[in-house]
Amino acid sequence: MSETPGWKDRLFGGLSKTSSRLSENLTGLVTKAKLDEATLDDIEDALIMSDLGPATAASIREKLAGERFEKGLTEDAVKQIIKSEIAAILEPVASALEIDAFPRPQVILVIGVNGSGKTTTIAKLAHLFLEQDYGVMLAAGDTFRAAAIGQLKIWAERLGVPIISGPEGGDSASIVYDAVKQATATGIDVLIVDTAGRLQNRAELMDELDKIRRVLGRLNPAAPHDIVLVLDATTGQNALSQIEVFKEVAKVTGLIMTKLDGTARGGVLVAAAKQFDMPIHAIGVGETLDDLRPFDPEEVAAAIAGIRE
Ligand SMILES: Nc1nc2c(ncn2[C@@H]2O[C@H](COP(=O)(O)OP(=O)(O)OP(=O)(O)O)[C@@H](O)[C@H]2O)c(=O)[nH]1
Repeated sequence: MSETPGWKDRLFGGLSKTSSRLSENLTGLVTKAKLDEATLDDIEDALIMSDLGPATAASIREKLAGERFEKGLTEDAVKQIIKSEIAAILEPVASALEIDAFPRPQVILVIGVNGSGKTTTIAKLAHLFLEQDYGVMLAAGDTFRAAAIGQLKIWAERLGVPIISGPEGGDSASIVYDAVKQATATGIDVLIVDTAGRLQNRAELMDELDKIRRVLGRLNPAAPHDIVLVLDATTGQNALSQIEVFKEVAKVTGLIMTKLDGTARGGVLVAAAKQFDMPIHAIGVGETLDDLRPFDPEEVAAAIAGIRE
C-alpha cells in the first residue's frame, strides 16, 4: 500500500507531546559518565512517568544496565536504547487489518466508549480500505443516540459509501443483519459496523453483542471477523482498564488507539502492547481521514523516543 504523503510528519508531529515529555523526564538524569544504580532508578521512574508502564520501564532499565556506553553516556544513546526496546515490544502486535474473508463481506465490529473516537475511526478505516480499492459499507449499529447515527451518515456521504441505519433506539442486530444481506447482494468487500460502547452496563452490552453474533451467524458463521476496540490515548492508564474489561465482555480481537496527538501520554500504546498480547491494527494521530494508518513499529518507536533520522 502506498504511504500517504506526510504520514511521517503527522506521526512525529502527533507524538511530539509524548516525546517531549519523555525528554523532559530524562533531562538531567543522563549527565554522568557512568550509569550507577541511583541513576538507573531515576531513569526507570522517568519511563514510568512517561506512561510506558512498569514492565517496559524495567526491561529498558535492564538493557541500559547491560550496556557499556564506551563513547560516554549521552541522552541520545539512552533514547536509542529506549527506541529499540519500544520497537521490539510493538513489533509482535503491529498487525494491519487485512481484508481476506471468504465469502465476502468481511464484517468488522467497532466498539469503544462514547467519545473514544469510534465514529471518526470508522470513517478513517473506510477511507483506508477505499484507498485499497475495496468496496466498503457502513452500518449504524450504535442506535443509542441519534447524534451518533447522524454523524456516521455524514461520514458515509463524504466518503461516498453506502450506509445502513435505523431509528434511534432501534434494534442493532436487525440493522447489522440487513447490512450483511445488502453487502452480500451488492458484492461489498468490507462492512464496518458501529456498535454501542456502553461500558456502564456490561450485561446489556454483552447481550447486544451476543445477539449481533447470533444473527450474523445465520448469514455467515465466520462473522464478525474482527471486533476492534477503539481507545482514546488521552485517557492514559484508563485505556488499559478498558482493554481489560472489553476483552472479557466483547471478545475483542484487536485494538486501535486514537488521539495520540492530543496527549503527552502516548507511552500508553507501549504499555498496552506489553501488557496485552493483542494485535494493534492502527493508530490515530489527528482528526482528518489521513490521520489513521497501520503503523511501522520502528517508526512509532522513533517518534515516541523523539529520534528522527
Ligand atoms: N486529536 C484527535 N482527535 C480525534 C482523533 N480521533 C477522533 N478525534 C476527535 O475526537 C472527538 C470524538 O470522536 P468521535 O469519533 O465522535 O468519537 P465517538 O467515540 O464516536 O464518540 P461519540 O460520538 O461521542 O460516541 C471528535 O472531535 C474527533 O474529531 C485523533 O486521532 N486525534
